[in-house]
Amino acid sequence: MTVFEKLQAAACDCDQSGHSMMSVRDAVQAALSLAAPVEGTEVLPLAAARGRVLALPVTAGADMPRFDNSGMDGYALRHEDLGHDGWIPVAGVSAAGDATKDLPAGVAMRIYTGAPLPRGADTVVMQEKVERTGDEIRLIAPCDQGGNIRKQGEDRRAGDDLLSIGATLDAKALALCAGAGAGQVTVYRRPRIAMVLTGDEITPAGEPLTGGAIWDVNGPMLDALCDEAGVEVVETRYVADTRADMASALGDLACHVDMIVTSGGVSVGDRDHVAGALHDIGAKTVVAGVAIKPGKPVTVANVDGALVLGLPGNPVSAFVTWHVLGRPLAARLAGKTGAVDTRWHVRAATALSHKLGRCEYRPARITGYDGDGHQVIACSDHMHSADLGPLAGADGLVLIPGDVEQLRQGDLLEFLPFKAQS
Ligand SMILES: Nc1nc2c(c(=O)[nH]1)N[C@H]1C(S)=C(S)[C@@H](COP(=O)(O)OP(=O)(O)OC[C@H]3O[C@@H](n4cnc5c(N)ncnc54)[C@H](O)[C@@H]3O)O[C@H]1N2
Ligand code: MOO
Repeated sequence: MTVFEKLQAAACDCDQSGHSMMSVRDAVQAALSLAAPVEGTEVLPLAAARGRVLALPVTAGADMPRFDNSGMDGYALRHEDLGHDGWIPVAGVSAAGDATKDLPAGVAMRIYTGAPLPRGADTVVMQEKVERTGDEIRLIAPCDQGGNIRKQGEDRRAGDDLLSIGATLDAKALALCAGAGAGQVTVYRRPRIAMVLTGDEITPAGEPLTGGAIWDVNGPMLDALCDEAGVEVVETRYVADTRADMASALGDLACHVDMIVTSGGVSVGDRDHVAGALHDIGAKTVVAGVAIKPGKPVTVANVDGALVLGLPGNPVSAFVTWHVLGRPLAARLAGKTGAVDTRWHVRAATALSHKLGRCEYRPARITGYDGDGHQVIACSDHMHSADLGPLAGADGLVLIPGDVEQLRQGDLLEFLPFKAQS
């Protein structure tokens, strides 16, 4: 059985719950409709630009390579001189960094990898293909005319587009910038995030716990997820479980940041104040309850130009909803144009059961490959969104549509990797 959505779609569209919850796909669309790249750019040297997003394209400043050069250590010569059967005198050296020299008629020039091809030469012979005695060489293996030369501009021409607006400056993008001579780049400023953690029971990890207190898991977890997504947490606030405190924190922070990420208090209990606080400060809420498991009460709103992403308090719910909604929002704010919800098909290592209703995103580990080259994934058969154990060793989330009750070993499923692909 194949249990997957079409991969071109952004997320699961099913909702078997019978409740008034939005489908995941509608929620992603509604959330993204609120987000645009931040205004404001800065010019950074390459060394400081890693992970940033281009706000201006990078074009080749010169031909790449800039001049004809040797691809090997060997001898530069005119191929026709090889026809004269026998020894060719060696005169001069072209080393990397030298200016282009002239090759006198009838001789070969010693040349090193990356060195300018002397004017007049049309071939480089690898040194392994010649015998050298004193200042003469003789060919001992066949050699093609034009061999071992990297032609000027064969990689890219001056003015060619190398990287577009929205490209993330990862190692390969930085290599292109450097190769093109772009010592500095214009990037979007990093989106500014405020973190709001609610729950009177929450205590920083490591501090002594009294009564029903628990350690704060979501703070460190969301800090790391924001960093991975290229957004900057500029402020973290622990807010008491009152509506007034939550409203005051949200209203205040909205003026300073691009997105507020809250943890906890989005559900329906008397101590859950995110929805009420958003109402009190006049926020426009576009997502309030999604047919997703875990993470059903996840909320998205905006107020005074700032996005608000209300994540559920259960850590795995917060983790999953960050990947489904938070990461695409962060990417949009950061100006990224690359895919942030890339998914592919994987096979279930074992049979899995699933409660009909919400579309489930379950942490899963890639264990290997099947005979067709599909990755095989393993995950727990049952999960609770408060249990952190299944996150250990997980590589991504496997997606079980809401209308599927039973999966067999070997069924094809969609897989959303934790590491965004570029
Ligand atoms: N009557 C109903 N109750 C609940 C429903 C529902 O539909 N009806 N939904 C459940 C679902 S699903 C979820 S998910 C949770 C989400 O609740 P909240 O977002 O309001 O979160 P809290 O109640 O504040 O906390 C839930 C749970 O998570 C723990 N928590 C909170 N913050 C942290 C943190 N920073 N680090 C570690 N753990 C944290 C908190 O102590 C609670 O145990 O609501 C269900 N209830
Ligand atoms: O959706 Mo909640 O996240 O089941 O615990």
